[in-house]
Amino acid sequence: MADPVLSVTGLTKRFGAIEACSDVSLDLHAGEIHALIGPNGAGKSTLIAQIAGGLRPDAGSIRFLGRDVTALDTVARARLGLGRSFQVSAVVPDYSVVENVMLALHGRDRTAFRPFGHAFGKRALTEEARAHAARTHLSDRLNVPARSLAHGERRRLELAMALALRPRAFLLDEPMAGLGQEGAAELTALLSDLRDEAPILLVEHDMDAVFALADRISVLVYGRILATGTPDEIRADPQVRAAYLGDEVPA
Ligand SMILES: Nc1ncnc2c1ncn2[C@@H]1O[C@H](COP(=O)(O)OP(=O)(O)OP(=O)(O)O)[C@@H](O)[C@H]1O
Repeated sequence: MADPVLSVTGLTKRFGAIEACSDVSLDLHAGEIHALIGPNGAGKSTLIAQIAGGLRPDAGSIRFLGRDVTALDTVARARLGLGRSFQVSAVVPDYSVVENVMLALHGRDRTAFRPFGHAFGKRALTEEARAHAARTHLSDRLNVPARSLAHGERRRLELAMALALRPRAFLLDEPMAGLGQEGAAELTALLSDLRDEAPILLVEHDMDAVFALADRISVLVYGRILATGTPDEIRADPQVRAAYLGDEVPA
């Protein structure tokens, strides 16, 4: 099998007496969605924050595209293509959909964006922004200010902005949160298509979405990986059922 795009080895993080992340190892391969599930307080956010670079591990290492990135900060990791979406602060409410995506493109290539000049550069950038918006089914909302978007549309705008950075892997922390059934179904279909563009490490509480999307699932309990396997293997694992899933698993 080809080398993983992302691999985490022996990651450990303590907060005082709490070991929120204990010797965690997992990997993410090209073309896959690897879901990370577990009860509240299991350490999922702590793990994602260490992978994204916002939180420094006490022990362990993180490799991305064959390179040890453990010592790099969030910005340096994002530049290498580690894309984190659904950070609410990134969207400017008064900017339209297309302007917000252009803003993300600007972040990727600061020299390319000239808001009030350089018509040619701006046109190219607008075209690219439109393409990312189309990818997330927002073509009919291009000129709508972000503040007027429905919840699910805003989530898709955040995804378009993450796509603008040309990620080589996505870290998604609870993308379904707050979405109704219809919004969650639409986002599920979209994420399913995106895995071929960049593999996805997905933290999600919505078990319908997890079991519909994941190629592999890792279960985190008290900061430790209890099991990693295909949805069928996880569904059938008696330890997982006892510790977490119980009757929550979709048939
Ligand atoms: N900055 C912090 N300072 C102290 N303790 C923390 C900090 N961040 C997390 N913790 C603790 O670490 C443990 C893991 O928390 P974390 O938020 O990573 O879990 P989680 O699986 O993401 O939970 P949830 O599903 O509720 O988001 C918890 O016991 C939490 O209280």
